[in-house]
Amino acid sequence: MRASQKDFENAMNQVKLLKKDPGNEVKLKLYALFKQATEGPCNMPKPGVFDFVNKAKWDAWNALGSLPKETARHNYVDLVSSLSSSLESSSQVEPGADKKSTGYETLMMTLEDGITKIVFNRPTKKNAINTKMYDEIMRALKAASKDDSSLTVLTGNGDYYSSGNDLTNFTDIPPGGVEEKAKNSAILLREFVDCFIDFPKPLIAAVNGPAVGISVTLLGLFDAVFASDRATFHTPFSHLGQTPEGCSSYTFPKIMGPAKATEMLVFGKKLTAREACTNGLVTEVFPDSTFQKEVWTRLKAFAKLPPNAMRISKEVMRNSEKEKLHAVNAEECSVLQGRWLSDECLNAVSNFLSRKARL
Ligand SMILES: CCCCC/C=C/CC(=O)SCCNC(=O)CCNC(=O)[C@H](O)C(C)(C)COP(=O)(O)OP(=O)(O)OC[C@H]1O[C@@H](n2cnc3c(N)ncnc32)[C@H](O)[C@@H]1OP(=O)(O)O
Repeated sequence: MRASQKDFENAMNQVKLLKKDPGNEVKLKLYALFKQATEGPCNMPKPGVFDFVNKAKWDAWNALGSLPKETARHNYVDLVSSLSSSLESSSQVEPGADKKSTGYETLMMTLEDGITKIVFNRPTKKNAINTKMYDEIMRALKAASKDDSSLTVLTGNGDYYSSGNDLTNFTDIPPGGVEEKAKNSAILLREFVDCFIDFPKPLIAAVNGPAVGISVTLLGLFDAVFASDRATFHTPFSHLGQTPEGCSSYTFPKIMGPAKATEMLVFGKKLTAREACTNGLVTEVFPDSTFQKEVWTRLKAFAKLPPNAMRISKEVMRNSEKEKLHAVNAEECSVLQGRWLSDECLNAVSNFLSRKARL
């Protein structure tokens, strides 16, 4: 499936919020893709040669020929998404932002009102985490740990929070073959999860939509998790021939008890936001229609609390667990390194890639 109608509507809203003019060439491209996506191929009469503006628009639209509406919609969403990161869309930003970071391909990052916000920004891929995104999240967290903010928030752009590990990560095989790939992936995963274990400030997830795989397991390392009632929480590890990561083999039984943790991590039970809240994984659930407003009101109030007191309180709570969490992370990565070479895992990934299986 290509970009959904919701992705398209989000993209239309984002365009209105672009703070910098993307230039005529890009605007024409956006116009043409929009018309093609909503009306199909251009069948309007060609404007006269002196009607420069309308002729340029007509030319751009007409140049798309018989491009299917769906493809145009998808390309429109992709184009807006790339503009949002390079031209700093304000759609994810509350008024009065005092600092925005560019230089991320897969994320948007802003600092305002004492809050650093890191937004997963691959909406057409349901915010699946590719290798670039793992690297960028680590870089963003390191920057956030040192900036002026008192808390850090992770959220997703579009209809998903994140669909977890990008399964195409498994297709980029180095010269050393699949064994080397599995080894490198285990090293990357360990370093990635370590960043969450060691993050020094309050870390909050605003789960705006469905969450899958590693985007769910990591929540056990967050200090608060706010969820839209549209969000779901799914860890289909056995279905994928894989095993838990993100320290969830330790945090989930602790948070929700071993029976519920087994339902999720071993049998792949998908939880609604309310079930996740009842089981202690989610702090509070909000109606989707008021999610952003209510969550940001709450976060802004938290950000006014004395930052050092919050940081030290987190440190006191986390310190007694840190050594254990690092050991669990190392063990989970080592087990996964083996699983990634198993037929169970390779078949599951190849089924996804050949579109035989979606969750
Ligand atoms: C360094 C390595 C570390 C490894 C750490 C391990 C982590 C474990 C995990 O995270 S396990 C979880 C892995 N995730 C999944 O199995 C989810 C796979 N995705 C799906 O099943 C579906 O895409 C969906 C249910 C999330 C959404 O379904 P829907 O029908 O609404 O949308 P599409 O399937 O059409 O998706 C739109 C496009 O996005 C691509 N995509 C979505 N998720 C992923 C993904 N996880 N990996 C790769 N690509 C993904 C999908 O292929 C579509 O792309 P296209 O438009 O180009 O076809």
